[in-house]
Amino acid sequence: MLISQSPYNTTMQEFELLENIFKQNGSLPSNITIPPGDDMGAFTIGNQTVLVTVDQLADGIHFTLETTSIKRIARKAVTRNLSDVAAMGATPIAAICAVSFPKSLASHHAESLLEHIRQTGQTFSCPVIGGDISAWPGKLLISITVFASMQPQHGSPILRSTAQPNDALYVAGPLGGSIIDHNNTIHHLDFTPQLDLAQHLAAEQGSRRPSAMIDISDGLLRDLSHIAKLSNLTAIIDVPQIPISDAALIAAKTSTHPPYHHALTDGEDYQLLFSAPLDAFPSQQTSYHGHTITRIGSLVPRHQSLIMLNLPDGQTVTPQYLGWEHHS
Ligand SMILES: Nc1ncnc2c1ncn2[C@@H]1O[C@H](COP(=O)(O)OP(=O)(O)OP(=O)(O)O)[C@@H](O)[C@H]1O
Ligand SMILES: Cc1ncc(C[n+]2csc(CCOP(=O)(O)O)c2C)c(N)n1
Ligand SMILES: [Mg+2]
Repeated sequence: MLISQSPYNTTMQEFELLENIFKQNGSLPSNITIPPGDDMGAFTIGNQTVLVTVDQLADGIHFTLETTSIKRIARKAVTRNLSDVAAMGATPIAAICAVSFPKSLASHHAESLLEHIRQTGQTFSCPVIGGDISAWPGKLLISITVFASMQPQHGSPILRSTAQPNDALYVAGPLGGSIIDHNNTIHHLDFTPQLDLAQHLAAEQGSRRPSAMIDISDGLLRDLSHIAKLSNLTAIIDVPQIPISDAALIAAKTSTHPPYHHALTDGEDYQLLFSAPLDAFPSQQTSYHGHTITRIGSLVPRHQSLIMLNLPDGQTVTPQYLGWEHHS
């Protein structure tokens, strides 16, 4: 349930490790314009800004090699990086791809993986320009780095730290059940990164330009907590307004959780979550360049909790379990 403890509270957690890294942000050189903590880092060369992100894809964590086609694995390795590019309102430039193949993997599978990575990059105008290949005793591990930039008409990168008090919160697609196979689609493998939507939003000149944005990889609540914390605000979510995917309804049938729990915490939705003034999208749902933007809550000046949930039964609670967290 939402108010139960995370199962991962006995070992060093991902976010404790990252906090130590973020403490050093203040000592970075002045050409680093986005330090660790956002969906992409950035630096300047002359008057150009270059954004960079890297993501790993590991057998057993992000996919199961035994049950997943090589094509799907290759696609996800690229698209999950492109979701981080979308989160900044940026445009991809090129990718670098490093793969550690299990020694036991047949060479035609290795060849096919590299070819599908190349093709996916091409599909999203993000050509693979280099990489590294090794064979090792471990499981399949893919690491892709993507470079991006802001189109001049899209302004500066959209950060996690710049949401404003009294902004509304919006999400751009249904959430939950990303691991469920529904109508031959498994969302965490087959999603389309929301690059086009992000670029429309970044191009807005008025209140519709997001004040902050993130892509939902670790769960709505976990990723929202980054915006709230970095913007020094408290987020209030109206749970009955959360758009729940069909896959989340299916997931809830075999779990002990209600569908909204899946929508709030499952992760790998790769939908954009952003803040903007209330009048940016004044209806509960707004059709926008082929996407449905749903208003799910608001941000208020910071009080004790980072996130408050208005539950369907009228209770207001502070969630304890926010979503996915790697632990060592
Ligand atoms: N080893 C590291 N050194 C420096 N910064 C790191 C390291 N590992 C992660 N980070 C940074 O910490 C932040 C982690 O935030 P978060 O996990 O939300 O990132 P993300 O890449 O958007 O998410 P995901 O990994 O789920 O795709 C990012 O800014 C990331 O670049
Ligand atoms: C085999 C298998 N087990 C579990 C999951 C679910 N899952 C894996 S990583 C992650 C969060 C994002 O990862 P990261 O923080 O590394 O970006 C989630 C929700 C999956 N897709 N496949
Ligand atoms: Mg991200």
